[in-house]
Amino acid sequence: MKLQLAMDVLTVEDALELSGKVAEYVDIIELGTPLVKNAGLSAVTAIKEAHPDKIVFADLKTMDAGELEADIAFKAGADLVTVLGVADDSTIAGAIKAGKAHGKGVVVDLIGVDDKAARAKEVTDLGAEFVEFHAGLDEQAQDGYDLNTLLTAGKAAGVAFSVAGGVKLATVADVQASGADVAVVGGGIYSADDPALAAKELRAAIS
Ligand SMILES: O=C([C@H](O)CO)[C@H](O)[C@H](O)COP(=O)(O)O
Repeated sequence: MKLQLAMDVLTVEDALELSGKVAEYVDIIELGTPLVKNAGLSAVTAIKEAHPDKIVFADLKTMDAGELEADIAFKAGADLVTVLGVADDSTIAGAIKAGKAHGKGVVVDLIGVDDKAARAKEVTDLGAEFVEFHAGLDEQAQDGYDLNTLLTAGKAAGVAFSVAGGVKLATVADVQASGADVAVVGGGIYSADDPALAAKELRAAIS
């Protein structure tokens, strides 16, 4: 299982500092949506230049203009971009078309999708690299949030998937046991007292 660092910081400087500490322990470096919105796609270029050996993931959460948004992110250096699963099929197909043109991939984020397993199959058939079973920061803050709901849905979907939703050291082994291809960790790394140690421990907990 791959480990993905989600950088929900706001500046290129902070992203470079964080990724510099953590990169050796992760496979994928994600620029979170707030970072892309705040700093722009030049942040993607800066991270790819700093970490050319890593998969750079731009969490665009595209909802429209799939081909155009994906194209500009791939040109900026992204290896993977996200499109929302609630978007129209044509938006997802457009992003995938751009991905094929650049030799890069599209991840479909299932945040807000009711029947995640069914949509996961549909977008995989469209050509998504993998789907993300995702509970966002706002959903995680609600009473009764349970990561296991995502893990159960991911396991049932029968497609390549990642899991994002407050994954941490205590739960990363459960993510792997669910059959996930990628565990996404944001706050579990960037909010730790020692992000490098947190990432190292997460890496050691999975295979
Ligand atoms: O995608 C995310 C969120 O929508 C804000 O951009 C997070 O990066 C993702 O949820 C992973 O972060 P944690 O939940 O803090 O692990």
